[in-house]
Amino acid sequence: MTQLPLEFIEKMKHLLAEEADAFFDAFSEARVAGLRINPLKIKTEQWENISPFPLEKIPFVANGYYYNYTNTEPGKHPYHAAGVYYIQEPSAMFVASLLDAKPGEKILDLCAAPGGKSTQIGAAMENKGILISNEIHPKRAKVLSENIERFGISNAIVTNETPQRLAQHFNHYFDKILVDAPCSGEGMFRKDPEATKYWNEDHVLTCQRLQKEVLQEAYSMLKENGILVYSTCTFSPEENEQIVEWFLTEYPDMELLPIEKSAGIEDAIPEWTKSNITDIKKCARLWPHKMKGEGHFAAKLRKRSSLEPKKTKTKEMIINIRQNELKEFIAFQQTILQNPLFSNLALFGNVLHSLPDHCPDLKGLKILRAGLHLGEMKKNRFEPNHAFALSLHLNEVKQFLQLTTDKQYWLRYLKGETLKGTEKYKGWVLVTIDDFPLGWGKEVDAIVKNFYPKGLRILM
Ligand SMILES: C[S@@+](CC[C@H](N)C(=O)[O-])C[C@H]1O[C@@H](n2cnc3c(N)ncnc32)[C@H](O)[C@@H]1O
Repeated sequence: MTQLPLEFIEKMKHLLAEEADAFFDAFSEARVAGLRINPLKIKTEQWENISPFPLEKIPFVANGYYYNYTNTEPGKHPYHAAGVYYIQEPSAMFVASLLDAKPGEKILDLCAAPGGKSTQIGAAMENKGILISNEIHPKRAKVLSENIERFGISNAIVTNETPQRLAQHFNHYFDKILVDAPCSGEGMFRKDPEATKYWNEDHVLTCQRLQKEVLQEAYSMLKENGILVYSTCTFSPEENEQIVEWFLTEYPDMELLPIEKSAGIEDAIPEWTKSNITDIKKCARLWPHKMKGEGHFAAKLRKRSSLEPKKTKTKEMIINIRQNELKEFIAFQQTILQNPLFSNLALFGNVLHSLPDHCPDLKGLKILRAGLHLGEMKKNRFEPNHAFALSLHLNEVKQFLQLTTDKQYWLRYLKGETLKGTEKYKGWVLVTIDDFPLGWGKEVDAIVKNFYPKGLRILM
């Protein structure tokens, strides 16, 4: 059982009163594990027919399944490398679904790494519209960018910025914003007992200050009538009900929207606000002793429109590219793809991207990924990027090498080894696992050279 900090135990006993025993009992039960399938690559019916693991549907989120982590390791299956699913704690899936992301919207995920919620939002957007996925810490931003790539998302811009700098760039710009705030992480104590070591009451208050700062910036980036979802994975009222209370007081044009609750998800608690705000009930509390998931909190808010509507000052990116600069890419497309697929092509140095429609001007921002990274223009040839492979579907491609899960041969590819060629094609081939793209290979003399990125390869 997780050893909980004494101060935390006392605090929760006081807050939960007669419910406290059930709450603490949940810490001696096993954590729950989940995976969420990627609708850009597979539909639920097909997944339920081919899933390599026994699964149980998560009742409160489309595409989500519980799996048994004691006897299955979905993270090691090649479908994971192919972006067929994302391993994510079930309660966390509930939060992103509240945003109800739609194709064509402009959405910001402000605290996005490692990318659980961004991949969920991106998939729901069906690669249409603009998703800015931001992470303040450079190393975490890199992991976020890799997860966006693995999921085959082509309309995301991954930034590594502070909320303050982002807000200078995107004034009143977004239709929807997710603030999955840095928090004291009490809801993760069962899943990650290490987290208990960093906990103390001062840390809770430090997080509260940080959450206010982040929300202030989010507010300025949200359009009128825009939706903001705020969430944490902690229990403390200071970071949940009281943050929403502060936000509503500070910004009277923000209003709470009701969150539909089922499967043991509960209302938030008005008594835990300073002025007993009944409306707080609209927010959601996910308690590990009441539902099958870890601890979370979520609030959904809308910015009302004003008499003088505010307009964004964010400009669109101007793309200048000459057809003759694309010669090698066009030749590559003709050889490999059934039909040309990409628009809004942009060259940054020798790196070719396909940007989302109406891409905002990104000048001055730290960008890790801008739309779909197609590849590099080298001397007299085009070299496709891994992201390009993962964005494709088998029926869009002319040259491929199909690997299957029934033979362990696929492991050679993920280890970076050469493969036996198709003897049908010359040059670039899309390597797939049971029809899902895994990456690129290059066939020469019946041998396929491996282009699976070095940093992703399995070492033993
Ligand atoms: C709860 S995690 C986000 C999890 C992510 N949304 C997901 O679903 O995978 C909070 C993130 O906020 C970031 N963060 C820390 N300090 C921050 C700050 N001052 N402003 C914005 N984000 C911050 C952390 O690095 C962390 O990645």
